[in-house]
Amino acid sequence: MIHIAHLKKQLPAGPTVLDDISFRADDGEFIAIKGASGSGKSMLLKCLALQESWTSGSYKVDGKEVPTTWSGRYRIRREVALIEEKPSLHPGRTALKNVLVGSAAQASALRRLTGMVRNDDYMGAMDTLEKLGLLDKAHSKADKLSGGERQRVAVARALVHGAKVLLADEPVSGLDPHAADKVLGDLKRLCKEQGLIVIAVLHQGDWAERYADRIIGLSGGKLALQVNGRRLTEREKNLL
Ligand SMILES: Nc1ncnc2c1ncn2[C@@H]1O[C@H](COP(=O)(O)OP(=O)(O)OP(=O)(O)O)[C@@H](O)[C@H]1O
Repeated sequence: MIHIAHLKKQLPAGPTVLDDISFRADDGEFIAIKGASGSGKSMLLKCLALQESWTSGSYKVDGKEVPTTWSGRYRIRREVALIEEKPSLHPGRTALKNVLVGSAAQASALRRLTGMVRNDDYMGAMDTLEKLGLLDKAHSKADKLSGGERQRVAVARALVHGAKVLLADEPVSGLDPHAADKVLGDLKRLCKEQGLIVIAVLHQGDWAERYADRIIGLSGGKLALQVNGRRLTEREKNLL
């Protein structure tokens, strides 16, 4: 479970880009974030992923305030994974190797340098790729994968390295509707089967309405909307 209360982010230059944001996400919940360009969606995900600091407010994971120590934050960074719109995969490595070796935030320096893997890690990675329908792509180089497959490899990589919370920034932008359905369908299924928390920026189209348990709307860095996942009314859409 994650819980943020009165989160505020003020940039050094002065503007406040997140202002008094409070919400909680329970295990197994899929939350969509909507909001116009510049409303603070990406900044919110970066704060949750500890890639940006916040000026004030509280952020708790499983009931405990996020630690300020480096080692405590390292653990949270493994548990709370940010998957970017265009995930950075090593282009010359296979999908399997990308999953196994992990990203800079997830893998040890030795593993990143040597690419060393253990047999049980290999089995775990293949199992996760299978869950994401990517078994036949395990040995394909990352630069030969489609946008949707790359997204799913990034999800597999986060899960193999211990993520319990997946933060996805525009995971389906640029994907055709079929690929987008596959990515969001997989995220939703994993969320329910494994009790993961998924928080995805899904501003375009009706993806949020179709997949989310809850929709959070931002406007000008403030919480403008918080409703259960359903078709938004015209009045609600106008708040964003
Ligand atoms: N490093 C930064 N320096 C200055 N301003 C920033 C920085 N990062 C974000 N901002 C500003 O903070 C605000 C929120 O940015 P953010 O990227 O979170 O918006 P967003 O809702 O994700 O937009 P989009 O949908 O266009 O990606 C914007 O006004 C942006 O210009």
